[in-house]
Amino acid sequence: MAEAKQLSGAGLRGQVAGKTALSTVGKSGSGLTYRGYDVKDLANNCIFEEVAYLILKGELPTQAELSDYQTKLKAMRGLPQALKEVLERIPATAHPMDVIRTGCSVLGNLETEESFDQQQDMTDRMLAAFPSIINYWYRFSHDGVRIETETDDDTIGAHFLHLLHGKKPSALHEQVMNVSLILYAEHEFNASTFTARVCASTLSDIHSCVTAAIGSLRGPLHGGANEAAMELIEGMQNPDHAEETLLGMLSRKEKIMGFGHAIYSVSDPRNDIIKVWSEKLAQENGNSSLYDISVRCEAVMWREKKLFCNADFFHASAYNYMGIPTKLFTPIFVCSRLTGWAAHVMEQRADNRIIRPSADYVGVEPRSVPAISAR
Ligand SMILES: CC(=O)SCCNC(=O)CCNC(=O)[C@H](O)C(C)(C)COP(=O)(O)OP(=O)(O)OC[C@H]1O[C@@H](n2cnc3c(N)ncnc32)[C@H](O)[C@@H]1OP(=O)(O)O
Ligand SMILES: O=C([O-])CC(=O)C(=O)O
Repeated sequence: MAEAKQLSGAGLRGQVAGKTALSTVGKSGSGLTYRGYDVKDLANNCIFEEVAYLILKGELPTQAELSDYQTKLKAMRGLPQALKEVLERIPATAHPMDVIRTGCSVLGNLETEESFDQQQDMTDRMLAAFPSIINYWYRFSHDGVRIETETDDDTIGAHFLHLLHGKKPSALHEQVMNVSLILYAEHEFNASTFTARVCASTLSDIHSCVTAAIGSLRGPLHGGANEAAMELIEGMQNPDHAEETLLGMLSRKEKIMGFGHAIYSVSDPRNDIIKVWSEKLAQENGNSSLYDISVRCEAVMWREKKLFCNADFFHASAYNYMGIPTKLFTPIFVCSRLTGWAAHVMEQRADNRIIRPSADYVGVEPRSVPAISAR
């Protein structure tokens, strides 16, 4: 079994900042559990809605509970006219993470959380509406069409692809989306979740917590890494060129997106899972180039730096094989991580004290204000 990573230094690394019953990350250097279940077990046996239910409510649903939950979510996919009008005004050049951040915020204006009793319904509404928001904007701004956002797809993953491509996805693509959404759903006190909890600790509303978290996820050191990884590998012509490119980047001490992790020491358990699906998609596509390039990157990074692929790296090729535009990669992460964020908001609210750490002051000694003429 791998050794847990030695955690110390800047970035609050290794500091316990609160309690959670939602997940464990890298307890023995590698594993990931949601409410006690291994993520591999969940990815092999569940659809995303089952896992969302588990994370949000504490237990896996029965068949009847799952069916009711899916029915509820399906009924909440429509967007208010005022939100559609806002989305139509956002240019095609906008980053979709900014679009989903604004979409979430506008939804919070139109369907405001008036009381914490509404937190579950508000979360379900966001789970149902986020794929509609991002794809409504994307299809309007890029293709000039006003799409109908209410599909009859049973899963959020299929709904997302249906809106994007204008047709129901294949069974394989729906399955990969389920796996992907499960893998991204929850990850303890990562940067975006911690952002959500800090916001929740002021007793703010759930849309503010999620809007803040989206802003944190956007950066390339966090969720934005799946897009950055795609931009890297699409510039590589073949595995040998990939190796040459990476060696050059490493010699210039550049960061390689999609590698390394703040908590895991030897591997990210989500990587093995999405990698298998990326390979299946490559076979289905009859073109394994991106997959082969990704495999070489993985080998070079381990050989040279003992750096391993995190959850984001093989997501890049998997999403690309499903025809998903690169700039929609991180918004899909949002559609999934929303479950973790919301569950953490609920957990914070249930046992709250405002999060307010201290700082070591390193500024100038106290001094008096000189007259403006004397400065
Ligand atoms: C879903 C997710 O959010 S997963 C993370 C997604 N982010 C990325 O893929 C971005 C690339 N990776 C990174 O920037 C980092 O590995 C992070 C942000 C994920 C973790 O950061 P840290 O905890 O500070 O990394 P860690 O302490 O393990 O770094 C050890 C050394 O390896 C280097 N290193 C870590 N990751 C990388 C990388 N991807 N490429 C090159 N060097 C790296 C660090 O620069 C550091 O070197 P130094 O000691 O000379 O400064
Ligand atoms: O835990 C982290 O620091 C980042 C991460 O992998 C995630 O949020 O999924």
